[in-house]
This record gives sequence, C-alpha cells and structure tokens, in this order.
Amino acid sequence: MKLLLDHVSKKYGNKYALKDLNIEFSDGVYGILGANGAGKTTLISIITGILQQTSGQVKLDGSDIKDMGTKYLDKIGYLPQYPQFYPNFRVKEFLMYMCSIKDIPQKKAKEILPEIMEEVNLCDHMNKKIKELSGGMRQRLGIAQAILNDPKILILDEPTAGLDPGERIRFRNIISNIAKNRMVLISTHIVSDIEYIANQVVILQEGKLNRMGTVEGLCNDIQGSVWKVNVDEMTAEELMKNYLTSNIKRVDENVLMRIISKNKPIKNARMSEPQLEDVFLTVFCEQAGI
Ligand SMILES: Nc1ncnc2c1ncn2[C@@H]1O[C@H](COP(=O)(O)OP(=O)(O)OP(=O)(O)O)[C@@H](O)[C@H]1O
Repeated sequence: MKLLLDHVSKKYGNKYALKDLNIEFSDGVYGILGANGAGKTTLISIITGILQQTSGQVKLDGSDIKDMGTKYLDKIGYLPQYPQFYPNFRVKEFLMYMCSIKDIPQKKAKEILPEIMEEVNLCDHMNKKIKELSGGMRQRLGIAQAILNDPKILILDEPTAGLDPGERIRFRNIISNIAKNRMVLISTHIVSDIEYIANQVVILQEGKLNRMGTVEGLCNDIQGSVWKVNVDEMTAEELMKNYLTSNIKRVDENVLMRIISKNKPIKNARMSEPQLEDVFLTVFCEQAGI
C-alpha cells in the first residue's frame, strides 16, 4: 500500500501551513516530527480527509483519496490530538458504540473486542466508566477505537501528550505490536516517542519537508557534528552563548555539555555518536543560521 503526497500545499489566508510536500508512505511506522506550528496537525488532517489541501493531491495506490470516499475512510483509523470521549460511557459501551458508527455488525464487534482490549492492555477496565480512566488508559482506549475496523493506515496525532514515562513506554510497545502489516503515522514533537519504533522519520519545518529517512540514516548525516565537552562553569557559559547545546549536566564543579556544531567547539571536545534529538536540534540550528 502506498500513500503519496503529491505537491501538497495548504494555505490559511496568505500563509502557508504546508508547502509543496512530496512524501511517499508505505507499510511501517513513520514518525512525523516537527516543532509547534511546523504543520503536523494540518498534514494529518489532510491525510484523514478532515481538511482539504489548497493544491496538490493525496493518492492511495494511485487513486486520489477525494474520489475514493468511504472506500478510503474504511482503510484508516485515527486518534486525534484531543480525542473526545463520553465520560459516563463504560469502556465496553463506548467501543460497541464506535463499532456501530463504523458499521461493524454487533456479532463481529463482540468477537473482536476482547482481542483489541488485550492489544491495548485494557482487559481489566472494560466495565470502568471513561471518567474513571487515567490519561494513559484513555489514550489506549483512543488507540482501541482507532483499530476497531482493522485499518491498514493508522494515524495518531500527538498521542503521548500528557503521559507519564511508564505510559509512554507502554504506548510504544503497543504501537510496535499493532504496526505489523500496517502503515502507522505518528505525529509528535517528542523525539523519544518515535526514536525506537519508527522505521522512517519525517521532519517538518515551517510547513516544509526538511529531512526524511531512517533514524540511523538521519543520524549518520550529521556524523561529526556532535561533541561532548567537560568544562568549568565559566567556560560552559561562554560555550552556551556561541553554540547550540543539546544537553547540560552539572557534576560537582564540572559541567558536561553536548554541543551541536560543524566545528570543534573547544580543544578538549570529544566527538560523540549523534542521536535523533541531535538531528532535530540541527534543524533549528540551520533555521537560526548557527
Ligand atoms: N485554522 C487555522 N487558521 C489559521 N492558521 C492556522 C490554522 N490551523 C493552523 N494554522 C497555522 O498553520 C501552521 C501549522 O499549524 P499546525 O497546527 O498544523 O502545526 P503543528 O505542527 O501541529 O503544531 P502543534 O505541535 O503546536 O500542534 C501554524 O502556523 C498555525 O498557526
């Protein structure tokens, strides 16, 4: 299955939210990474058909999704950035209700629910009211409703917002499990959410495609630009003024810094293996002309 963005642009008034995007998605997990306002939600809204692009086409296996109607919608599952639930519904009632909205017959719904509950680790909470669920459980319920129709394309918009570290890890494991034979698009500005599960990372910057590739490939591209230094407080302050610093840790009198720079920032700096977060910061670096 191939989902193609063919010269897709979206304008709000005179301002481009997306500009001439050309991206091809196939099966696997894609992390769509971008700072606030980079265009992630706009892109996802266009892919889900909620929003119409100003120009360009979105094609699934060669057909414009506009012409596919419900045939296209039947293939997608979607968890919006701010999912709305009925707080007084019980988990099971809510999912049965969502099945009926998605035209899944009751008999089939009763068959698939236990399996889906197991996939998202909510078996013990089937009879809880939604208002009694934690934030993480709610997000897992959101994933459950998105996969009821066994979608071939699963789209998750900032799915880990507000989750604690334990829930984030649980979420990542669930996504890895349900990603088999599917295309999964996850938008986020939290690098660690996708670093270990994304087969491909798409970095958006001010509505444009900045970079796309595997985590390994993207990191390789900035090989030689990430430095570790161990300095005193005064030198650290000086370095911070002149270089993009991705991490700082104070140990006793020393300051351990991780610096992104094409040039060696200081004599005793040691080159370090780039991580995805460094790539993401490099994008800002380039934007700011550092
Ligand atoms: N309805 C709208 N009307 C006008 N401008 C909009 C509208 N929706 C989004 N924008 C603008 O389009 C750009 C992209 O917004 P979008 O919400 O897609 O970004 P995002 O990457 O999802 O951001 P965030 O991480 O903050 O959710 C921003 O400059 C935003 O201000």
